[in-house]
Amino acid sequence: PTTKLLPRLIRQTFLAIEQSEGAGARVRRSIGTPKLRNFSPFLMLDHFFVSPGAGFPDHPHRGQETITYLIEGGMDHEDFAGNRGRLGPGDLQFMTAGRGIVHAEMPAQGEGVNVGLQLWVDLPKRLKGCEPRYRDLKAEEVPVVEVDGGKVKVKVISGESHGVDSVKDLAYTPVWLLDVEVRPGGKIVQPLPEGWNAFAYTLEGDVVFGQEGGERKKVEQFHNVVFGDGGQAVYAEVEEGAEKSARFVLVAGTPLDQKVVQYGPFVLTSQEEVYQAFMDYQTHSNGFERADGWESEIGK
Ligand SMILES: Nc1ccc(F)c(C(=O)c2c[nH]c3ncc(Cl)cc23)c1F
Ligand SMILES: [Fe+3]
Repeated sequence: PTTKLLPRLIRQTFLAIEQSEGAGARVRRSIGTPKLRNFSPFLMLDHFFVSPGAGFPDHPHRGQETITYLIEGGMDHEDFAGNRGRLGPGDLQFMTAGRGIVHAEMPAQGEGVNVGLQLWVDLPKRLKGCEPRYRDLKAEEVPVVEVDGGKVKVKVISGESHGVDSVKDLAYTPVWLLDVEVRPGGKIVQPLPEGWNAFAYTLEGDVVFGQEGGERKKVEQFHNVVFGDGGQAVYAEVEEGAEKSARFVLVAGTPLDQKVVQYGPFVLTSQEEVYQAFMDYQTHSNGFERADGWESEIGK
């Protein structure tokens, strides 16, 4: 039984504070701030809130993968290769920037706020020059598993939970991504690959992390919970008397044994390569050729 699994202990928790990003967008950044920098393979986690008229107009990427998970509303994307798409609630886009992408990410028309998560994952050095590619995952493609008599629901976006496997490998860098909803009184013991770096980010409600009889901590909304690398499973529950359910994403990834040298959306392993990325972007070369004269429709 999973209760025999050693718990992954909490290394640190902190509140993600709202800040400006892009054009009038607001993000709660919980990875990629001074509080949590080298947490390989994770480079950035933004919980974004984009009102109509705001967004992320034309900008480049090189050397990383971005995983965008739409929670509320809708976001359009359009890149310099003519790829376009729309993410609705529960949809995901896995974008491998590789050698270079220039795109815009803007709210789909509508009047409400558009909410989601964007996670940046580092690419292994040998893949940083790869051709860009997209993997879309529609909400209805994400398997859901119920645990603890239905008090817990896990959307298995990537990885495996209670015997349910995600549908396909979506990123080059192995990453598990679970969206967990827990009703009051619900408990879950979620094994994670040993030795992988892992964190949880609380979207709604209060979650108690930790095994009964061991170290436990109640974490409120908009907090990042960073787990240590010992242990085999994350223990989480919502108190019986809690007024409302809680929701958090649980993420784990293989640490990459390589340097991270980052300048905004250019993520490489040496200063020279970052300068090169900047020059390539300015001169439309080495993967940025199609940026020459390109402007998005949606980012205007
Ligand atoms: N300034 C700057 C520089 C480079 C970027 F890539 C971006 C950017 O596009 C985003 C940063 N957080 C995000 N959360 C969600 C979405 Cl959909 C996009 C972003 C940006 F804003
Ligand atoms: Fe982007």
